[in-house]
Amino acid sequence: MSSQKAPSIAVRGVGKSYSGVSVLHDIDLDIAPGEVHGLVGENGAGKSTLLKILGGAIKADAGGLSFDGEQVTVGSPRDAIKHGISLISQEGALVPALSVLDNVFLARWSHRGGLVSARADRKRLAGLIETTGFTVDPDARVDGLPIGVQQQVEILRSLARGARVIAMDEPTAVLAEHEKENLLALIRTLAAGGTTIILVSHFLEEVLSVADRITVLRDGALIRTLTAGETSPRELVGHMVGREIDVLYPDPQPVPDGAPVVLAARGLRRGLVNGVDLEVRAGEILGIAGLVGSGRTETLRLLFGADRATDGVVEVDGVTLAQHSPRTAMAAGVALVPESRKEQGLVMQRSVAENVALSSLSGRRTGPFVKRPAEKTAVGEIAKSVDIRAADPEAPIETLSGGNQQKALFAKWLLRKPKVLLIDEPTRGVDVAAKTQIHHLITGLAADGMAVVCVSSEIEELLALSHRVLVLRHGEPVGEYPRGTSPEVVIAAAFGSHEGEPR
Ligand SMILES: Nc1ncnc2c1ncn2[C@@H]1O[C@H](COP(=O)(O)OP(=O)(O)OP(=O)(O)O)[C@@H](O)[C@H]1O
Repeated sequence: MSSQKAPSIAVRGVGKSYSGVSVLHDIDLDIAPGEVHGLVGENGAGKSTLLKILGGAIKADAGGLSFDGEQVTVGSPRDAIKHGISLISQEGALVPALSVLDNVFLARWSHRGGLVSARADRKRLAGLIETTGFTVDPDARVDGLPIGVQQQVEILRSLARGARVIAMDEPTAVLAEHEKENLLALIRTLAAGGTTIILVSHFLEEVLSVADRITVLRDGALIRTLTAGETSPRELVGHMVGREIDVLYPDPQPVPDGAPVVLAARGLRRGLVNGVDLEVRAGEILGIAGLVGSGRTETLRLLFGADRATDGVVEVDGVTLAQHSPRTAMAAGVALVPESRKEQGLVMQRSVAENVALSSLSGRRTGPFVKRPAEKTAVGEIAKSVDIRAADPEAPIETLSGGNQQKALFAKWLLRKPKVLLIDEPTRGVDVAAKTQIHHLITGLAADGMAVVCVSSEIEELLALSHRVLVLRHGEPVGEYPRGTSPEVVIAAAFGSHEGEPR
């Protein structure tokens, strides 16, 4: 699909520091034309930094790049485009108020004009949409599109620019199961057509299935490059953390007999959500599964009062939450860890400590956030329990790696010691080792008596973590499954093709 053949890439001695702290050092890496090259490592290992250097989003302090043996300077995204490199970052790089069509051909406006080219662009986009199999409306405004579709727009833009090297930073983290498969198939097609793909992902099975070779980074250093067919998740994890670790999920403790119902919802309705009933007891973890658009996040928002239900009630300890809003929910001991760390959870310009402390303080308080020593200790303990790794704890949270931002979001709500914890996608963007830590944390909180409701697109994770999994389809509960149910049964229920009898 690319107009020119991809170059062979040689990265030599690349390094990067922030305020004197080295986050990437002396990276030597060769990538062959048309190769799918996986990049794995723990949160903060330097994967995004390396991709951003390749994509011209940041400048390396040391070393250089050559393409087909010739040194190239990629000092800006413009340089990268010129050399046929396209970066699809975690942050996204679309203009929200513009249409899909305008975003895809953004950089071309200065070179072309008039109706003829507009028509040609439209035709070209239709062709690309057909080849990729995406379902995107060219005239839709980008800010109204789900994040997975926005990513498709970025891929379309890369292809429209004739990218020969596409670097993708955790592209499947925002996708549902079948969308992931489609994207992996597209990656294979692109590579077969000669495009080089560099893929960062925490899903090791996925990287193993699609990549030719995989490079492991640890603490800013390149540890190994392995052939995908000759390695395993276990070996990769060993290199990632520098030791053999057990990445098995912990089992939740059984819910004690007679444990009281802490959270109940009866007949919840609003928009997509159409009659959700649920009960969660003290010490119990209820998973909510469903496809994108099944009403999972919306149900959590109704439970929290972020949206007010048009019908139905939410009860905590048997008492109906009147005037249900986040304020009344929090007063009753309910906390929500939202899906989007940027839009709903974190103040990006503030430090980890300030962000973690923020939730425990009244909204009216101004000035420095972390004052009381007891609070400082609590913040420190929680940040440690979820293993937030920041080079400088006082630095703004936007300078943390994506996975560490996710952990900070989680920590923020734990300081409130809620009675009911609602969690949306708790391990998105989190590395395998940190994922088990978060699982231990959640099962530990439940063992201490918290009632937990957890939404996750990863069915296996949900089945491992929860006592029961409630499946939603088109906003309605369609079944409830105990631990030990096979993921296929739950997926079939989510799709509406029942294979197993729900309990
Ligand atoms: N602008 C910045 N200022 C200071 N430090 C930064 C900045 N950007 C990144 N870092 C630090 O560089 C290190 C590497 O971050 P990077 O985002 O490359 O990690 P990653 O491997 O992609 O992690 P993740 O899996 O969590 O996305 C981290 O310690 C991060 O805090």
